[in-house]
Amino acid sequence: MGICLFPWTQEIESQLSEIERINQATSSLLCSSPTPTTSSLFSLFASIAFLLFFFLKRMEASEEKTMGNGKKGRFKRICVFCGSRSGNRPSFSEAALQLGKQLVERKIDLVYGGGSVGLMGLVSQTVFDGGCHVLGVIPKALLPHEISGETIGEVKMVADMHERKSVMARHADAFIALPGGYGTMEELLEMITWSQLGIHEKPVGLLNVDGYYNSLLELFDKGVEEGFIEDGARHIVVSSESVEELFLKMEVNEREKNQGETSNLKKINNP
Ligand SMILES: CC(C)=CCNc1ncnc2c1ncn2[C@@H]1O[C@H](COP(=O)(O)O)[C@@H](O)[C@H]1O
Repeated sequence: MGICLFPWTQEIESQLSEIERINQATSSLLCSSPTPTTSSLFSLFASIAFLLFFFLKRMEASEEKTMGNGKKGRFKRICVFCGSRSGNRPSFSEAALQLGKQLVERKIDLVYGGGSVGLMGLVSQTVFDGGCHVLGVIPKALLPHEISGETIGEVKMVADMHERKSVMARHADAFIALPGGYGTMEELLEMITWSQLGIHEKPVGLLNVDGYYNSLLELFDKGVEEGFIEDGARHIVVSSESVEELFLKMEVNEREKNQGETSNLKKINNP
């Protein structure tokens, strides 16, 4: 592993001179203190506190994965659910390509349902061509070429649709659904339900291309209104019409969760 020492050395040097400045300031402030011991003890504590603050900040920064292009992301591998067809609007395919490119830009690997049909093929090919890892999880019954097309990247064959979903969920640290049919909706809803039940705490994002999912989101609101969905649980899924904004929303959610804010899930489980 290569370590670049130069920027660190410079940074540490500047922190040390800052500590020295604090030492001098605290010593002069306390020169009228009862004993010199109190003054030096105070300055020692100030230095330790400063150092501690500096290292905590450093740890927080390194926790975020910094991309070559300066973008920061918290996700290493995202599971994408999307149509095995391309849909009627060109915007659906454009969104699938955009999502693939965004994953590559952010150096995020892909987990998906395997195969190259429809939007699934567009996302997976883009991510694969961009040099990120692609894991396709496909049930034995869907493996034949005439059903799912070419397989892309690493392929994991599973017994059935149930195993596929749990394998996909296990291998990803977030989920994004693009427009799709029953299969996509079922996968999306299952991940939302698993989050609600505390089976996972991974973010679930919905790419609402051209408002495709407006009526589904309205149905979720209706579920809250009619008392079938908890208010907090309504926010398990975050949605946006743009890929960039969706990533931002999911990252903010994740950061808040990691910073110890009570997640919606915890609010539901421990009201
Ligand atoms: C029999 C048939 C239509 C096969 C199409 N070929 C498929 N190959 C791989 N995964 C699929 C296929 N159809 C559905 N899926 C799964 O269901 C989702 C897409 O279903 P849909 O097109 O939205 O509803 C995908 O995320 C994928 O996990």
